[in-house]
Amino acid sequence: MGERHHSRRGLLALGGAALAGGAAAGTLTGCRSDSHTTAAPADRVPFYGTHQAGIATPAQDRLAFATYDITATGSAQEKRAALRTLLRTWTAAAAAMTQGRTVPGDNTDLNAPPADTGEAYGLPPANLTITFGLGTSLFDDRFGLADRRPAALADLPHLPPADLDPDRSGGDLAIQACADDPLVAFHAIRNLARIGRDTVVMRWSQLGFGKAASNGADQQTPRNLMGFKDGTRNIHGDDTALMDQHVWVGKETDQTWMRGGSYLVARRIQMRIEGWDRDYLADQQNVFGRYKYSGAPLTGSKEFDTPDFKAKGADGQPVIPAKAHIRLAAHENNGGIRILRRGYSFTDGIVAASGELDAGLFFIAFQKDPREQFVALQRKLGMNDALNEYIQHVGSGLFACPPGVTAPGRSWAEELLA
Ligand SMILES: C=CC1=C(C)c2cc3[nH]c(cc4nc(cc5[nH]c(cc1n2)c(C)c5CCC(=O)O)C(CCC(=O)O)=C4C)c(C)c3C=C
Ligand SMILES: [Fe+2]
Repeated sequence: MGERHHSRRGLLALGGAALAGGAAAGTLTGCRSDSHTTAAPADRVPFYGTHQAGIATPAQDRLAFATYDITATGSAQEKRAALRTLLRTWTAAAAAMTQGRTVPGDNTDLNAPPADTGEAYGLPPANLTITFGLGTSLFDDRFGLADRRPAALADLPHLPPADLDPDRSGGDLAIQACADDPLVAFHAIRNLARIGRDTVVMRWSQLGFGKAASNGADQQTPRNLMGFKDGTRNIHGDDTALMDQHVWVGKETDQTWMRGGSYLVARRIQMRIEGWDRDYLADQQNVFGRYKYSGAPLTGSKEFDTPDFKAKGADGQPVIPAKAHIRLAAHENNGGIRILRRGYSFTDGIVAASGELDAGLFFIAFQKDPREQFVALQRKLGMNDALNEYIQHVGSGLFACPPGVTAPGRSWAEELLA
């Protein structure tokens, strides 16, 4: 990792002299070591580990998600070398940013651009996590990686009712940056694009606010834009048994470089919010199979009561309707299929064609095999879910997130590109 980078707070403390180029490197180094005096600060998520952060770690409030296409030219070998160099640089920069440091390579040369774009100077790490993934398109002929493609990284099939926008779908690489400060999250995807400007271009991006699923027992269940608690029966990141069973890729993989990793499915799901807001309460509750205010299943009274899918009402009909979202999605009714949901609400102005709000759920799910998990679930939801009347999938991505980086000097997807 580069020697010359320092804490964002430290940089601010240096004042104009340092920024004007008057400060000696020694002063900068002092700031950097200051930022390491505390062992495990509350606002910092460790970068190094067997799994990438941003999957099992507690969901933060904000998301900046981006995908990138590789523009490098030359032979497959040259392009692979360019990708290797990019990932080395990206990994070092991500490690620094997640710990509240500036992008490595600070410079005080008035005739060159600063290494870090600067909008996060003075801000704390805000629990930033940067999670990296490789798209299906990376395994075409361009890089000579076709035979390293895991079977689980199969292109997602058409899953009605979807109307996918190619400008909001796919990408060779993906970055999920989550933080408790929107500027810190955005700063990450922007600076990675900037660092990689000779090798990649950003393909599309999505900002998210308000996590739309809790993934930990200590988190209060958040609400999605339809006003319902979301994540009540999600996998908890600290439940190692469930994580190993459903989320982390294990020995079963045909590609050892993915062991300890996970597959990220992203779906930009637009909500027909105006129509939803006109729907009456009983119908809204029947769509999900849960009470709106308490979050309890329609067969219970408290949020965490286990839904009783067999219960029938006085009219002989199931209390949780046949087309209710939770009946169709629950693992009890799907041969045990589970996923880790880690999505965010989004809003991006108005849909020009309808004049309605362009808002919804940027659905993100992690799993060990999307063919058997997301695809199987979505096929079923797509056919019968009462929620379909109010939603439309408009963007999509599938990314293989390799295992974590275990030590400084190592990089993302090192085994794949070795
Ligand atoms: C293919 C997987 C899923 C998609 C796509 C999806 C979209 C979606 N979900 C909500 C809101 C809620 N989902 C809830 C539960 C739930 N959803 C899925 C899967 C997908 N959802 C699962 C596996 C589950 C858990 C089911 C269970 O075990 O009971 C809930 C209920 C609360 C909870 O447990 O999280 C809500 C609310 C929206 C709004 C949406 C698309 C816009
Ligand atoms: Fe759901």
